[in-house]
Amino acid sequence: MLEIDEISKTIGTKTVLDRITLSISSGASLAIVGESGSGKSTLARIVMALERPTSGVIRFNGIAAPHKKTSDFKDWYRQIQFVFQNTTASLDPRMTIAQSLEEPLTGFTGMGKNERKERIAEYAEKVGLPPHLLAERPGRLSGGQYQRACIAKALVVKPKLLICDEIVSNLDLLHQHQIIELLHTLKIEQQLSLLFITHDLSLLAGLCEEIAVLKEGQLVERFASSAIHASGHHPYTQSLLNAARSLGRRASE
Ligand SMILES: Nc1ncnc2c1ncn2[C@@H]1O[C@H](COP(=O)(O)OP(=O)(O)OP(=O)(O)O)[C@@H](O)[C@H]1O
Repeated sequence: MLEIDEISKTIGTKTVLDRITLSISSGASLAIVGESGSGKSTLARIVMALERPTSGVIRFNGIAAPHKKTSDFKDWYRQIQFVFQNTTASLDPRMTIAQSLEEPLTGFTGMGKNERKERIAEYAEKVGLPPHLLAERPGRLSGGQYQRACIAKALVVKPKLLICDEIVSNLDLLHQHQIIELLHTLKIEQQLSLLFITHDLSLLAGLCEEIAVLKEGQLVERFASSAIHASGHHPYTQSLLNAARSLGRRASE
């Protein structure tokens, strides 16, 4: 479904991504893991067609990512949606949550007013956002509720692929767990594919079938998540696994 084909990105003299090749088949999910600065967000922006690669091609169901200025970027965004880290910049502070959720429906679909209203209520419920919050502005929401609203905004247009870039990094452990559980449920219910980006390997249990590890713009290794505890990983992957284990230990103490 998604092909990331030999993607490179150079910014100034720095090679931020170096010939990355990855793929996700329909209904499957891939995690991209790496330390800060390894190029994860740059790759996500390229997949979302928000940024052009220096070389290489992104294809979705065989169609190459559009240039942002062409009209077919609307089709791209109907199929590929994204949620970013909770920076409180994802939702317009002047709009109510309902208005924010309506925006992609107005922009990317030909749905009428009533149909849009129904779809908004349906997705607020799916993500566990109490209906009365739809009339509120984002400033009134807790961190967890804010991320639920962002997920609802991404999913109202029923995309096939959801890109999540560090979406639980700013949440406490309980809310991290709840959002991961929610993604897991939505993934099964909506037959949604996920591209889940994180620096924290401990978040991935059961969520993604495969894990790709990036280090300084290079793909270090890719493995089935069922092999996460196997021996023989690349030393960099092993150091990320050790960090995740010691974080897990501290959280359970
Ligand atoms: N617009 C830009 N100008 C200059 N350097 C950039 C730009 N965008 C990204 N970089 C550099 O590219 C590298 C990869 O950045 P990127 O944000 O993709 O990494 P990341 O793995 O997502 O990190 P983080 O987890 O901190 O977001 C970093 O060294 C960053 O400084």
